[in-house]
Parts: sequence; C-alpha cells; structure tokens
Amino acid sequence: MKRICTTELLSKKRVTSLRFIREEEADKLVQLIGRESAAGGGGAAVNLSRLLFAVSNTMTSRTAFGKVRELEESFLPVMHRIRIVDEHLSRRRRRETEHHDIAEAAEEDDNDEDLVDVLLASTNNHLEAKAIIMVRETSPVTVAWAMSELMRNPEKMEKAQREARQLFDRKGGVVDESCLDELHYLKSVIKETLRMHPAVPLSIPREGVEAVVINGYRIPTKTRVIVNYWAIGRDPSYWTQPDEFMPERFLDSSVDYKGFDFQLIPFGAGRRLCPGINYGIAVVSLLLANLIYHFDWKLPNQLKPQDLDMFKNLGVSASRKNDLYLNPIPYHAP
Ligand code: HEM
Repeated sequence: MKRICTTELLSKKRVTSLRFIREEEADKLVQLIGRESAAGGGGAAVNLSRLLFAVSNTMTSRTAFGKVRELEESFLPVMHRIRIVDEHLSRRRRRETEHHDIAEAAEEDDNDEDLVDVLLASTNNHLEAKAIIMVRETSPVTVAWAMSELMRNPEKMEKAQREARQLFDRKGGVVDESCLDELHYLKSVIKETLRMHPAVPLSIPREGVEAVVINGYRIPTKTRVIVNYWAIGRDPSYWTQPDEFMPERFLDSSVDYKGFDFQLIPFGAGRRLCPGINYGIAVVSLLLANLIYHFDWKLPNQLKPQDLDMFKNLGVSASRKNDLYLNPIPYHAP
C-alpha cells in the first residue's frame, strides 16, 4: 500500500503529470451537480459529502490504476482492520455519551482492547490501514469542512468567490490547475480549514526508541505517544480566537502546513510527514475552486448560516457527522 502511494500516486512528477485526470473529474463533478440540482424541477439540494467522496475515489483510482475501480477492491486485506478500529471508536463514543463522563467510560473500557492495542496488534500493517483511510477520505473530508465553514461565514464565501471569479472569468470560465497558485484567499481558506478540522485528528500511536525530556516531561523508552493535531490547531497560546474561522490570519503570514511550523501540522511532521501532501492539496484546491467558482450555494430549508451543524464523526479520520446538503445555483461567466 505504502509502495503504491509513494511510487504510483504521490511522487511530485506523477502528481503534476496526471493533473489532467483531476481536471477531467472535477469538471464531471460540476456537470453532475448541475444535473442533480436540475432534476426534479430545478433547485434541489445535493448531497455534497457523497459527491465529493465519489469524485475523490474516482480521481485516486484513475491516478493509481489508470481506470475507475473501487479502492477497497485493491486493498481488501486491510479493510477488516479499519472496520475493527472504527467499530471500537464508535463503541467508546457511545459509552462516553451514555456516561457523560470520559473517565467512567474509560474505566469500563479497561476490559476491552484499547484503540492503541488494536492498532499496534497489527504492527506490520496498521500503516496500511491508516493509509487507505488517507487515500479515500482525507481530501473529500477537508473540502466538505471548507464548504461548511464558508457556508457559516457568507462574507468569507463571497470573498473567495470574488477572487476565483476575477481569475477564471478571464480564462473563459475554465477552472484548471495552471493558476490555482494565484488564489491567495482560497489558499488561506484551506490552511484555516486544516487548522480547525484536520482530517486526521490524531497521529498513529508510536513508541519512543529512547528516553527523551520534552518541556520538562520525561518520556521513557517505549512510551506510546500520540500527537493530537486537532488540539495543536486550537491551542490559544498559538492562535487568537482559535474557534473562529478566520482565513485572513494566514494572508500576511508565512505559517504553512508543510511540517516546519509546529503550530500547524495537519499533515504531521518530520519522518512521518504525510507522503500524500502534494496530491491531497492538489485535489482539495481544485475541487474547492470549482465548487465556489461554478455555483452560488444556499443552505436548504431556509437554514440560517449559524445553524448549520458542525458535528464531527470521530473515527480514524474526522469527517462531518451528518452529510452536507446544499442548494447549488449555477454561475455563468459574463
Ligand atoms: C487533506 C489531505 C490529507 C491530510 C490532512 C493528511 C494527513 C496525514 C497525517 C496527519 C499523517 C501522519 C499520521 C501520523 O502522524 O501518524 C498522514 C500520513 C499518511 N498519509 Fe496523509 N493526509 C492527507 C492526504 C493523503 C493522501 C491523498 C494520501 C495518499 C494518496 C495520503 C497518504 C498517507 C500515508 C500513506 C500516510 C502514512 C505515512 C507514514 O506514516 O509513513 N495522505 N497523513
């Protein structure tokens, strides 16, 4: 799995050379949204979460195998492990909700295998399990969160659309990857989304090979360590108003997600930096640019922006708990 990821999917050359696949699939997504919305007399809400998941699956499948194929088909041996982990997490969450007390739930959990045990029990292959979740889910999950935040903050949506439309109107309405780099506000929207909603909220558990002291804490050899990427992104000692969606904070800042600025590490850092970072960002940027350029979006059932729910589904990846339904209104370049 890791070999497929690094050699077939993720080398910089490969990501660039297969740009046309992403552009074709993004274009199909736009057509599909237009058609789904038009069905039933026009103006119907579309299930954006589902559509994003499908397009990302197709993009990745064509990139990796040259044709559309369910990714699960290729990685059947690791799928049961993912299910074990997800089932375990759901059980634990249910208990936490029932007990309203994490400590009580954890005590009851003591007789059960811990998530860490489940992951480490498959030491040879847990990276594979994690990797398939990365491939399948992280990009669509990130786009869905970005769209959710933009829907809750209409003035930021307008700003992002204005920037995209200024650029792509001049190109006859074709949204491709050639000039995505010029969309500074959109890039900030993506950083802010990754800060607040990292698709992978916790790292894979690791064991220290030697004892270290970090900030006065002694971490003995073989201690299992999990990095909480989500908490780092919301830490008030690094971020002002950490729970507010403010892409502007990145406009004049050099802080990036590439693993050098430790207050923002949604792709991890160091030797374990996500190998899919280039591919993931390419997919997220192109899909988001297409969605905000080609459509104006409304919340269904006269929902107010602040009432859009932001519940998270806490599995290995942190997706929206409820699918995102939105009404698209097609935009036509002047
Ligand atoms: C927005 C998109 C993505 C985010 C936020 C993300 C995030 C992460 C994070 C935080 C890790 C490190 C986990 C750890 O510390 O244990 C990771 C690892 C990994 N990611 Fe991604 N990822 C994304 C997209 C992708 C894509 C598209 C692929 C493959 C096509 C991918 C493949 C992998 C693999 C194989 C690993 C395991 C690497 C290792 O531990 O050696 N990721 N990712």
